[in-house]
Amino acid sequence: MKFTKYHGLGNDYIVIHPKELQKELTSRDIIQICHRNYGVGSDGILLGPLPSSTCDFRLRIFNPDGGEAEKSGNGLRIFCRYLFDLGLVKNAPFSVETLGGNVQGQVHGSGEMITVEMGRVSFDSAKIPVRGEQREVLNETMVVDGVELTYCAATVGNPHCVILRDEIAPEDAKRFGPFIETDSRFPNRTNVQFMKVLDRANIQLEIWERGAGYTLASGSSSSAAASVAHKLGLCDNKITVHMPGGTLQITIHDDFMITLTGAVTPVCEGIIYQDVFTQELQRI
Ligand SMILES: N[C@@H](CCC[C@H](N)C(=O)O)C(=O)O
Repeated sequence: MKFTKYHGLGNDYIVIHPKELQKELTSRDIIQICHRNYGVGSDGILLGPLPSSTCDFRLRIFNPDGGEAEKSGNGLRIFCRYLFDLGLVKNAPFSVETLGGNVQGQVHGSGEMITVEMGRVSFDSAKIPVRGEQREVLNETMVVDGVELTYCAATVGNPHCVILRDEIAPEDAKRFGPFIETDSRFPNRTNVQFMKVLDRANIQLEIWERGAGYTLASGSSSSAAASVAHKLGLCDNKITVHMPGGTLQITIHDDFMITLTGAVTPVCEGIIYQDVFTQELQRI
């Protein structure tokens, strides 16, 4: 099976063209391909371009745990670059259908920078979803591993839980992320961001991704966290998001419509051998 690999700020994805598949990818196949020792290794798989009745293209996004994600900011930016590299799009905007809604992508210049109109961020508990009475989930508290944390929740098609702190480190995401991801408040589980507000135009994030674990960057996380910072009145509407893997530019428009811009880098292409799928299932 042929694949192409890209990364967006160290958030790496394997792109598989549907024509490469003789049968549906199973969760087991996805776990094996994404495994960093027993497979190719990646933060997820992008399956497309698939036919769409509402958009120019359709994309399916899979997490390394074998689950399917509704949306991915870096995944979408990488998919835009993949379409550009295949010659299927040029510099004009085009539309992509995802499980988390339709988005618009645009490739700039010769492909180094990609913009995605991510759709609208909502803080509504019913949409995210977060259990309990319907409300905007802002500045609530939870006790995790013995520590009280203040959080806001948001959706940009996929669920996010943003924790505001004066100082953040990778250890915060790695220690608290697994507990928050699977907390019973979040029936669909959640992505988790630890956010430090640097000034009115800059935030810093450490990220624990649902179904993937600690990652160096995330586009939907950046969209959600920047929206929380703006909603709380801590930042203006143009925000640079600093992550261990690099920076993304977020613009928050009226009604919390989000534009996301950043770099994508092609890594390699190759062939996945059948042996990857027939070996014992790797869960470590
Ligand atoms: N890396 C992504 C997010 C991928 C999906 C996420 N793990 C989920 O399950 O929602 C991004 O850049 O947004």
